[in-house]
Amino acid sequence: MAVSSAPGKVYLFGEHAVVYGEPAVPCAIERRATVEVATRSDGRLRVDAGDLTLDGFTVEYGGDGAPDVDVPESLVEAATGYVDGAVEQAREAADAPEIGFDVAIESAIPLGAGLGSSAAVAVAGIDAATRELGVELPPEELAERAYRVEHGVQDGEASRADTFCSAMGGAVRVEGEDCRRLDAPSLPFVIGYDGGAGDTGALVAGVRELREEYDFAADTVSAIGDLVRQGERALDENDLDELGRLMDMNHGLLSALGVSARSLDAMVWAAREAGSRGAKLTGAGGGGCVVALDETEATRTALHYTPGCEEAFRAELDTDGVRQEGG
Ligand SMILES: Nc1ncnc2c1ncn2[C@@H]1O[C@H](COP(=O)(O)OP(=O)(O)OP(=O)(O)O)[C@@H](O)[C@H]1O
Ligand SMILES: C[C@@](O)(CCO)CC(=O)[O-]
Ligand SMILES: [Mg+2]
Repeated sequence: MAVSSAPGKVYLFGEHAVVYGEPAVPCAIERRATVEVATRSDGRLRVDAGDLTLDGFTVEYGGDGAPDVDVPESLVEAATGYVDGAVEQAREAADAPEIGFDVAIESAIPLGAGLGSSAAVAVAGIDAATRELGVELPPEELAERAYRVEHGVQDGEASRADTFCSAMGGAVRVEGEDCRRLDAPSLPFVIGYDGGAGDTGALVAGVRELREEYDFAADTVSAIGDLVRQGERALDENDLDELGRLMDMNHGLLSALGVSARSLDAMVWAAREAGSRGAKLTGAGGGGCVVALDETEATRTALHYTPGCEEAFRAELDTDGVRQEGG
């Protein structure tokens, strides 16, 4: 048996635009997905994922075909795509195409909420499954393989940002294939969560359509890239006021691209009115989480009383990426 964990993330800047080659700066946070893997000789895959929206289910499939669960197959496929992809990558990396696995996932990262649960599950899953097969992959290769998983599930449109950040930990900068760690200070992140989720694939597809239809939507994507470059300078100087201002603008540009939601806007405004340096949605959007910068308790308290905000919490930068758990 092998157990690995990997962190979720917030985007300081640059989600969505990063899919089109602009830079982005995601930061790993101390909320992890933990994946436990054991091989089985019958070639089947058994996934125990209590957090999935199918209200906690166990599904066993492979070899002879259909999953033996009592829900529509399409739902199961959508929910298990990242785990399937991770298992496929591990089989390939270890040159063990026929091997079966028991997989159990426990995660403190809400699903589909912009905190990178999919990347964390893919990275930790590939690490645990390859180690179980006696193969130790460097974090850069885990990131690349997990990226292929996201790319597959998100219909060929994904960046390396979430997976690189989850594998390496800390703050990172991703621009196309150029992925590197940043020497960033720990920032006072406060997260507001509306209890909901967005469909990453559909939201990414929506931005692509806008970009194709309107030149000014393509310009908006480039403007996010300019904003990120400006943000990197603010990060170098540890200028929290400037970082906050740029986060506010980043949220506006994401809103223009149609990926915000009423609940996200409400939480962003609550954070701003409480005196945070700035606030924006994080990740794919459509519902889920906002991230604000505030070293005081004011934003968390204000979010706590904001209708539509289910949970507000502080998130510490996690300097650890993927890691082995247990003995
Ligand atoms: N605890 C878990 N157990 C099993 N699968 C999970 C778990 N957490 C996430 N996943 C997989 O990841 C999917 C959610 O990924 P999605 O990319 O839509 O959202 P996210 O990664 O949480 O947010 P974002 O990509 O915006 O940061 C789930 O549908 C499921 O397939
Ligand atoms: C929306 C997006 O930019 C981030 C999702 O967390 C998609 C991606 O980078 O693959
Ligand atoms: Mg994701």
